[in-house]
Amino acid sequence: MEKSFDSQDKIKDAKIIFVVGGPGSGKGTQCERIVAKYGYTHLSSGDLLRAEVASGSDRGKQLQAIMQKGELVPLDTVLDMIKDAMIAKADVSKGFLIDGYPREVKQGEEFEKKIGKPCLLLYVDAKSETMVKRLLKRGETSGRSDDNEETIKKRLDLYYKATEPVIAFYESRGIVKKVDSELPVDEVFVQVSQAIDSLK
Ligand SMILES: Nc1ccn([C@@H]2O[C@H](COP(=O)(O)OP(=O)(O)OP(=O)(O)O)[C@@H](O)[C@H]2O)c(=O)n1
Ligand SMILES: Nc1nc2c(ncn2[C@@H]2O[C@H](COP(=O)(O)OP(=O)(O)O)[C@@H](O)[C@H]2O)c(=O)[nH]1
Ligand SMILES: [Mg+2]
Repeated sequence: MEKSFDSQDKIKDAKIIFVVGGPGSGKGTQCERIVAKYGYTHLSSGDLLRAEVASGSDRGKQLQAIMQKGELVPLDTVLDMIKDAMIAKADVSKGFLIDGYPREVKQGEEFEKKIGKPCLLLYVDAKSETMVKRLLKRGETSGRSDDNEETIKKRLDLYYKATEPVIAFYESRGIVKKVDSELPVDEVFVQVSQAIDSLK
């Protein structure tokens, strides 16, 4: 008990950035650039889940079935994974990029209760046709079982239904910065850099 309080303490004051956008909008691509320029720690909730699937564990098998359908895995599962990953990096991290989370308002609320408040929500915006095109292209090489036409459609629907309200929720708090991910990667990153530089 004592120990878990200690480790939680380590991330209490961490700089936290939520990176939110539709599937294939370019979140991972921009996060890679941010890591290179600012040295933040990138935690993709999807990557953490895929690592669990790759481990072949029973839990991984359950996750795989959910992700294959484009549905959301139980909130606590993802949140615990993110929290453990943050604690593991707390001593060396200048800040955390939480990519692909929160997927719904409730996930944001739980994150704040258990971990802390974000100082910025980076909203990576692209048109749905653009996202579909990018995901189909990525699917040619990604090996991701959810990068297929049917699952992409479900992921997009769920994004508009569950995740867009997350953006509105944080708009009201004044911490949303939207970047236009229709532009070439370098130009998107100029906007991303401005958003990060404006943090104190
Ligand atoms: N917080 C999260 C993150 C991911 N997932 C599950 O993991 C899948 C893949 O997530 P992710 O890698 O974040 O996918 P996308 O946002 O669609 O795009 P990406 O690489 O493509 O970021 C989701 O469809 C969902 O089933 C989830 O349930 N909850
Ligand atoms: N043209 C263009 N392609 C991009 C851009 N950002 C990402 N992509 C491509 O779109 C696909 C999805 O990007 P990714 O970063 O994985 O998106 P995520 O699903 O939001 O994490 C990848 O194949 C990228 O190479 C961009 O700004 N412009
Ligand atoms: Mg990604």
